[in-house]
Amino acid sequence: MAVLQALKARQVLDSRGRPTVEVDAIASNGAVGRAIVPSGASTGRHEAIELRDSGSSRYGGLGVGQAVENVRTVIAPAVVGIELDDQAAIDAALVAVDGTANKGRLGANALLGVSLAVAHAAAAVRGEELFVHLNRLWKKRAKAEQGGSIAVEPTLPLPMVNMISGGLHAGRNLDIQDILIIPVGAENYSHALEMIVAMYRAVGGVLSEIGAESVLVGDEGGYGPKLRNNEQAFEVVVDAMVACGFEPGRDVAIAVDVASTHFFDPATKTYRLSEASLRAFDSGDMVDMLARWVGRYPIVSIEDGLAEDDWEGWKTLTERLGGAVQLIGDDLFVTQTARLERGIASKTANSILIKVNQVGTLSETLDALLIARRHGYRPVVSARSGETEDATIADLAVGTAAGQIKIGSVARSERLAKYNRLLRIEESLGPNAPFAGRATLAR
Ligand SMILES: C=C(OP(=O)(O)O)C(=O)O
Ligand SMILES: [Mg+2]
Repeated sequence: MAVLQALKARQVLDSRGRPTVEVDAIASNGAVGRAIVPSGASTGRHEAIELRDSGSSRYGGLGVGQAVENVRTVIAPAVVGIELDDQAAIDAALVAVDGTANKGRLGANALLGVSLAVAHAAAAVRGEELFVHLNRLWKKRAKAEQGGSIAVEPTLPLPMVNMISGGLHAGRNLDIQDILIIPVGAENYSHALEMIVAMYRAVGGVLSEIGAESVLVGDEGGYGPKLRNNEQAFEVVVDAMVACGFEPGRDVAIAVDVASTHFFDPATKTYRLSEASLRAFDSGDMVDMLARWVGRYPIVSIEDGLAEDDWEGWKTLTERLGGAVQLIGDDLFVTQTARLERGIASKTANSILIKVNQVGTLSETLDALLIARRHGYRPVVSARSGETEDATIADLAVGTAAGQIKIGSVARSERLAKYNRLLRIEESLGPNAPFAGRATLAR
């Protein structure tokens, strides 16, 4: 097998027009793998540290930022010469050369760019699709599990898709960050995508009927309308289902990313919602509100219903709703095994959002996926609000048979790069391409 011969790093722009890191990994046989690192806006406090540059050029735009410099001068000498197929050895060297618990010395973005570019290069050396290579890495780990209980064959994920945006992604027009749909009735991935496109148009239609249509599109491509309150957003989405001829709950269900860390006030331990009557909710009030929403609307999944360090509140939430609803920890778990293990031990949440740049290497991402699967926590592979044309997460979701993916809406090209990549993967897997479908949500 080829070894890693050289790394190139540069700044390119993300979907918010900010510089991010792109890395090329060059193999000893000349093959090249490339990855671009995404970036969040509603980041969790416990995420690995990103060394983000505002840009080192005259206009504050592109240049050689700290992360790029670190790839060139510190990281490259530590990993060049290692077998490209040995992702674990490369990632261990990355973790070691950084030497900190939160990757703050060299930057999780610098490390991740290298880690993912290496996976791309290894696939290129073999002449394989990336998802096939990632599936080999996944199988190596998952097959060691007792009884072969973990899904190992490449499987297209069920998408969870942003329709209406609020929170930090759309000028705080709503408290909730995302109202999403899951096309649970889809027969296969391309059918799911058709349903999503129909729903996106229909939500736009309902918004214009009620005079709330907005030219503003949130960072992940959801509509960003001014609405009366959070509940009106659910009503708009349910009306759109009906307009499409979908049965709410049976064909299309609702998911929510409350992203509540971002309206939690740690000093008073209260959730500061914008509606005057709801201000200063404690955890119990939040759980009551979420339970009420679940009772009224076809909600099957709630992400970050409570804040990143409100473990007590999360426990109550899980006891109340965990039997019926997928409860995803994003800011809570930040794709880190230590926090996930704490959640598993205390029966907190039942699902984990998987964001590669929250942890900083591919191997640690696979660790989080494996621990989640071992304990019945459903993984949802996710993009960030700052994205690029890089579609690695599409291959990751398929290669690890994760079951679900969250990318954003179908109205922005950095999102479509992933949806379209999944269409090509579906084609390459043939007419009966395995698709996670509704079963991935079964409780
Ligand atoms: C994708 C998300 O947003 P960000 O990338 O801003 O953290 C999220 O909160 O799930
Ligand atoms: Mg989130």
